[in-house]
Amino acid sequence: MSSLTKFHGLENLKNATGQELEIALQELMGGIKALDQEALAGMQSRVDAKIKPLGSLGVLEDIAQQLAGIFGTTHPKINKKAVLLMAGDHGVVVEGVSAAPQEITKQMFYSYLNGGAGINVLARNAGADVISTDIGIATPLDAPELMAYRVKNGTDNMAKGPAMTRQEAMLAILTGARIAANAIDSGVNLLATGEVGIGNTTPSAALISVFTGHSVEDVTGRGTGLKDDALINKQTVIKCAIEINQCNPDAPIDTLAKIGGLEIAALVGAILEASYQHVPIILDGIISSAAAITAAKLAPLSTSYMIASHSSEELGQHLALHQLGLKPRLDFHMRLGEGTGAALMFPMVEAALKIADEMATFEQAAVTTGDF
Ligand SMILES: O=C(O)c1ccc[n+]([C@@H]2O[C@H](COP(=O)([O-])O)[C@@H](O)[C@H]2O)c1
Ligand SMILES: Cc1cc2nc[nH]c2cc1C
Repeated sequence: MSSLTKFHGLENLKNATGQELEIALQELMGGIKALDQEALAGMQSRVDAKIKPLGSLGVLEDIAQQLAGIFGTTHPKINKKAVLLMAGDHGVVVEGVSAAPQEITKQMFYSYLNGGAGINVLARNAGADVISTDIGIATPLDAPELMAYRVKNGTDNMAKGPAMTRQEAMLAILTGARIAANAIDSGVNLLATGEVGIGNTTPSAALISVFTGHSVEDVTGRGTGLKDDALINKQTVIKCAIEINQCNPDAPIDTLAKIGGLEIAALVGAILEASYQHVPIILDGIISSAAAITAAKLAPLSTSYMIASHSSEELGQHLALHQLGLKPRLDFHMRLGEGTGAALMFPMVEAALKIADEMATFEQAAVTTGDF
């Protein structure tokens, strides 16, 4: 478990030197372990004994096994659920890559705090909290305490140079990890990723293109709703950013710094911390998937802690999930972000454990067993 005073060896993230951040990040990445195979197999035996043909509950059975492997017990329990919603702005919006104006990031952030946004409704529906963090909104918020975790006032324009320095990217990763650790300290043991950030499908597509090797055209979508000409411009901007920054897929922190985003980096950290602390984390749309693919580059074992949710309208998300060995589980044609698709998955994960806990066995129900 993390302690609130010392976090991966650091007393205070904001005052840490670059070298201290590097060491803390190494500790986080290196501390992620493989799943408990014995617990996983034990869960499969439990589920196999239920009154149904073998494997007939499909993905629910996979999720039950995964949770057993993550928690290291054949009887995992979900105590508390939360969506970690990271907010950040993007300098690249000056290139006309989004249909929406930048100020919406801040306006939506207040909506999350007030409880009236899509994610608030869907999280409430699932009995989950929404933990909203300003990791890099461009302009000041009403109260300084709301900006306590802000790393920078939005990224720089990645089409003209690096979006962030390596130090800023590491600070954003570790801040996201800290937020996940705080949630876990408060009893949360099922997390979901969420975000808001006008322009953030652009760095997400850029990261997915570099890390998967798929073309920019294949991974770039319309985001908030770009028309045809603007979509072509967005693709040109992404190609230019990848080229000007000389991105190397084998240098994931540098790549994230150059063509990523603050909220994406914070989600990378949240995924790594969840994995480090043996907590499952549900992924949302293309932005979460870009964070997940970056986390997997940094710590391949973190993929075992991820649960895919919906299939975003942004095709890049499918390609990123495919590279992670994951499949979208819900086909709802959603593209809102915020963690809305991930929140829909909370009840599915809970249902998987209810099967293990509440369904009768062949023996209990006196149902004839056979080769099925
Ligand atoms: O989650 C997704 O797959 C998704 C797809 C399209 C748009 N979004 C949301 O819309 C914003 C980014 O869109 P854009 O066009 O500004 O890059 C950002 O706030 C995201 O939360 C999210
Ligand atoms: C209104 C609006 C809400 C959002 N939520 C996440 N991204 C968003 C983008 C827009 C434009």
